[in-house]
Amino acid sequence: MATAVLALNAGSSSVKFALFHQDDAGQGGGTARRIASGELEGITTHPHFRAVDADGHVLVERTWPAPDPAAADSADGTDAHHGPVGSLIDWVTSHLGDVPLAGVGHRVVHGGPDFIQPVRITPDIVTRLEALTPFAPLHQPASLGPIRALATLRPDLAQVACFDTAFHHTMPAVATRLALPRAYGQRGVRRYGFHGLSYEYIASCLPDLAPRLAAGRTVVAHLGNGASLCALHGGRSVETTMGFSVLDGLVMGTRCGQIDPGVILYMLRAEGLDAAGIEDVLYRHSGLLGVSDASSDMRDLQERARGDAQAREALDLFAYRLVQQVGAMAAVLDGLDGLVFTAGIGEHDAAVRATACARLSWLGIRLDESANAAHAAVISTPDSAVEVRVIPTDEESMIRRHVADCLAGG
Ligand SMILES: Nc1ncnc2c1ncn2[C@@H]1O[C@H](COP(=O)(O)OP(=O)(O)O)[C@@H](O)[C@H]1O
Ligand SMILES: CC(=O)OP(=O)(O)O
Ligand SMILES: [Mg+2]
Repeated sequence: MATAVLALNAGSSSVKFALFHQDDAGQGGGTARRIASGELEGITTHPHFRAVDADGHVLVERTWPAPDPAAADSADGTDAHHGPVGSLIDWVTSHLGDVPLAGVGHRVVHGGPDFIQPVRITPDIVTRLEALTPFAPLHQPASLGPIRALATLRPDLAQVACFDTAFHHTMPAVATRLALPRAYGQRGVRRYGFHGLSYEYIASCLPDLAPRLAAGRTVVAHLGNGASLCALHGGRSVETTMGFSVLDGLVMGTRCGQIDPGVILYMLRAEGLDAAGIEDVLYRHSGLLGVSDASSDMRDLQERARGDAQAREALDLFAYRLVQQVGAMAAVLDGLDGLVFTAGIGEHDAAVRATACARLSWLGIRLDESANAAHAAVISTPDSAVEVRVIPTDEESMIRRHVADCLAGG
């Protein structure tokens, strides 16, 4: 019997979603087709809901007035009955026709040391996920809001948490350690890695698309607003650039990436910033936005870079750190067979890919300029020692598969 699954991918101020119809779902997920997808944006400022069908035709578009900051639950959009999340569920329910909704899957950014695979959500699981909020102070509450709203609205509905950290549980112990006193590690202060649903999706595509990369040493560059790299060996994560938090590694839209912890001590001591102030600088005002002093958006910066030296400096730093850290991943892998670009920048920005590949030619990368400009699936030349690919990521499909597996008892 056909059933539907809703996948929710909550960010700090938006919820992306996809609605699937699936047949014969069981272990392995069966076959599925995406019937609608969209986004609920500006939840805390000016909520805007838009959904399109599989061909990109707009199915619904709606806006709400700015929420009242005094009303705690409506301010984060999770007021179950009246907020935007409630309206998203109403719309999904009305759009289902006769197909029953089998379950809802959520991207949950942090699974801590214990959640190494998707899990059916119960009140006890929600309590355990809440306890991980100090590890991901901006992302974890964003995932928990829709989970709580749905539990109130539709207590009958199966909900499954799918963790961004889980895919990295195959990293060797040495890659998870921080060189801090041992007691910190025992309290969960270690490297986890994120964007795992995206990497798991890409790894699942490789056996069909590129068997040599599936079996070999591949670096995947997930370059979106948040950005990270993952080193895959035989399709399993062995290293990644994000660590304890989503701040580490590459330069991001508004996050700093790798930083000397001495800077944080300086902010505390010399500038008198408190934890909230430092969090604001590192998560919301750094990265491309901080360096350019203009924009966190790659497209916007490419436009500005012609006449704006600060925008160029932000792009240069983004590329510099990208090249530096692909090199670090290749060192961990003892060489490189494949490089895959994905997410907003990775999939669409030929200039970023060209700059990175040119500076990585020492690894044997040869870029096919016209294939790159055309955003082709393979953008390296036939004689390139490293096969370079562009693969669109699909975290929502990965969530759908996990829901099907989980509900089938996997
Ligand atoms: N055609 C494009 N050229 C360059 N950058 C793009 C293009 N399309 C999207 N981007 C960039 O992708 C980034 C957002 O990536 P995305 O994966 O959508 O982010 P999120 O982390 O929110 O899912 C932005 O910096 C945006 O400018
Ligand atoms: C983990 C992370 O950084 O997520 P996003 O890219 O959605 O911000
Ligand atoms: Mg994303």
